[in-house]
Amino acid sequence: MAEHIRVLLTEEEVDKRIQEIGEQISKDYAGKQVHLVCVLKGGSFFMCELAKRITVPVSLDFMSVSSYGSDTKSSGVVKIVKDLDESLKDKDVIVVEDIVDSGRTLSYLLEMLRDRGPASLRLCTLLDKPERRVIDVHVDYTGFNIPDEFVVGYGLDYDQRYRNLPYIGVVEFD
Ligand SMILES: O=P(O)(O)OC[C@H]1O[C@H](OP(=O)(O)OP(=O)(O)O)[C@H](O)[C@@H]1O
Ligand SMILES: Nc1nc2[nH]cnc2c(=O)[nH]1
Repeated sequence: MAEHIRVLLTEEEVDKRIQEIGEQISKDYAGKQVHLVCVLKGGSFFMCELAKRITVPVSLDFMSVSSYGSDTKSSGVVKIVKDLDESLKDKDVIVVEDIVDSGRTLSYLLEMLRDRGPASLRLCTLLDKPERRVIDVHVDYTGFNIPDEFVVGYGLDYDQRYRNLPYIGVVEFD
């Protein structure tokens, strides 16, 4: 089956919104250093663009998680595939994600990271699908609320492809 991508958010719209979030974070963390935690792989494109637009001192770390077990979608338990290199103790941490969908991954992850003693812990996501929420997650910075469609681009994949698209699109089959 042939597939094509329908553009949902253009590169210009995404860039503009990331600039706005960068400015907001810079204001909110004035006089502090922010420690960005990127959740791989999807969050990496967004985090790089966001970090460039933050004007207070920034440090970065990366982690990779995957859902446990065979019924990955329902367990809500995540396994750490690659842990952070640095401690979060007393740091002002912002977890950077590409998308919050059911909320399972982030609710579990945030609870786990909170136990590591950060001075503060916030969540920043490029995309949010509020209609899909199963577990409540407080999102501090949201790029866009989007409808319940499977999106790709800006780090988001379909079978590991399309992460490199500089815009957000929906995969459609002809
Ligand atoms: O709210 P949820 O329903 O838990 O879904 C959100 C999670 O799904 C995506 O990751 P994915 O497992 O696709 O990994 P990837 O970033 O490596 O592609 C996304 O980056 C979140 O971590
Ligand atoms: N690529 C992709 N991954 C997701 N994970 C949760 N929702 C989505 C989505 O819409 N697209």
